[in-house]
Formats: sequence, C-alpha cells, structure tokens
Amino acid sequence: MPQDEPDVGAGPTADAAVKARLRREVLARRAAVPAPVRVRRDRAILDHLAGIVTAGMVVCAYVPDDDEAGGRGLPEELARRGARVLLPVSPARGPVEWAAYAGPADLVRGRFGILVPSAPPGDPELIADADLVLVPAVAVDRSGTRLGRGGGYYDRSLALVGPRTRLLALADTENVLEHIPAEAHDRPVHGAITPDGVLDFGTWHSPE
Ligand SMILES: Nc1nc2c(c(=O)[nH]1)N(C=O)[C@@H](CNc1ccc(C(=O)N[C@@H](CCC(=O)O)C(=O)O)cc1)CN2
Ligand SMILES: Nc1ncnc2c1ncn2[C@@H]1O[C@H](COP(=O)(O)OP(=O)(O)OP(=O)(O)O)[C@@H](O)[C@H]1O
Repeated sequence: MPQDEPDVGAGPTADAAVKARLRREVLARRAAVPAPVRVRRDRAILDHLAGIVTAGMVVCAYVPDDDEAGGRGLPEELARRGARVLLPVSPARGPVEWAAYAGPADLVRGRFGILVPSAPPGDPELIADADLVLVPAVAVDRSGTRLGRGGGYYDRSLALVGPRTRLLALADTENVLEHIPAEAHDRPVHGAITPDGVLDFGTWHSPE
C-alpha cells in the first residue's frame, strides 16, 4: 500500500482496534464529568499557559469543543498573552490548513461543527513556523503517544514540523495513560498540559 493511503478497506490493525476501544472509553469518561468540574479543569489548564506562552510566539492551537480539555476560550487566552494564534481548518483529509485567529466574533462552524476563523486558510506548511503547537488529544501516554479522534489529521500535520517546535497535548489528568499503542504514522508530543500542571516527557530540547 502506498505510504500516504489510509488503512481503510484493509481491516483495522490490532493497534488500531485497541485505540478505537480506548477512544470510546476515554470519551465516555469525560462525558460523565459534570460541567462545572470540566470548567474548573479547563481554567486550570489555561492558567498553566502562563509559564509557556510569551508575547510574540507563534502558536498553532485549536478551539476545543465540550468533550475536549481546555475549553473554547483557549485561542483567546493565547491571544491575550500576546501570541500569534493559528487555528486548524480541516480539508476532506489531513494535514490541516491554518488560519489566523481574529477574535471570538470571527469564528464560524467548519467541518465536524468545529469553530474556525472566517478567512480562507493558508497552507498546511505554516505549522513549520510555530514555536508551539497545542495538539488536541483524547488521551496521551508518558512517552508522548497521542490518541486523537481518529481522523489522522494531526499525525499528517505534525510530520511537517521541525525539531525547534514544541508539541504539547492538552488533556485531563485521568487521560494521561500508562500506554497507548504507537503506530508508524504516530508523531509523539513532547509533553502535556493537564489541570495539575505541565508534564515534560523529556524529548524536546529548546533552542538556545
Ligand atoms: N477542536 C478540535 N479541532 C480540530 C481537531 C480536533 O481533534 N479537535 N482535529 C484533529 O484532528 C482536526 C479535525 N479532526 C476531526 C476528526 C474527527 C472528528 C470527529 O468528530 N469524529 C467523529 C467520528 C468521525 C466519523 O464519523 O467517523 C467523532 O469523534 O465522533 C472531528 C474532528 C482539526 N481541528
Ligand atoms: N502520515 C500518515 N500517512 C498516512 N496515513 C496516516 C498518516 N497519519 C495517520 N494516518 C491514517 O489515519 C488514520 C487515523 O490515524 P490515528 O488513529 O492515529 O488518528 P489520530 O491521531 O487519533 O487522529 P488525529 O491525528 O486527527 O488527531 C489511520 O487509518 C492512519 O493509518
């Protein structure tokens, strides 16, 4: 099979089946968390950005929906800290394209009902300019393997970044798991921001 073809039709691999089961379990667990608790967790995650985001940074982020850690105020919090914020716009398949965040009033519903800037997006390669990429994660493990929604969008996008760019997943503490099976296309993240603090998996070496 050509490298760039998805596995559809070939039958799920064992790892893909484990990931699909994990995905269902974790999403059900998050759905059972009362809304006020989720809001407190999301606030704690945003507060941890203080130690990471500085003015002028280019940050690729996203608008978390209700079943994702962080809350929909994530881009605004980054902008408030002086970051230049890029948000993903999903074509039919990954990698994602990027459009500049221009405030909450500019957001419209895109594919999957996800909020995106109204302006047409730029190339997927814009991710290579980012100092920091905040990556959506259903779950993540301590070696940086990330479980996404199963679209393969971010794996294809993270393949475009260089070593300078720091990759952090946003996840609730209970969704930092012992082990998630890694497949060949999975791009590991360097750490995670949880309500309890920032986890550093020890794999990112900041430029001098
Ligand atoms: N907030 C947010 N934005 C994001 C992502 C994300 O995970 N979260 N993405 C990260 O890649 C990209 C969009 N990818 C997505 C992939 C799948 C689904 C989704 O809703 N999947 C369904 C099942 C799909 C199906 O019917 O097969 C689901 O989860 O119920 C949503 C977004 C870009 N923007
Ligand atoms: N770089 C790639 N090249 C080809 N296929 C890929 C690539 N990355 C992912 N895929 C395919 O995309 C599908 C979903 O992959 P996976 O389950 O790892 O997605 P995910 O990481 O959960 O989703 P996302 O990256 O959108 O958050 C799989 O069928 C996988 O084979």
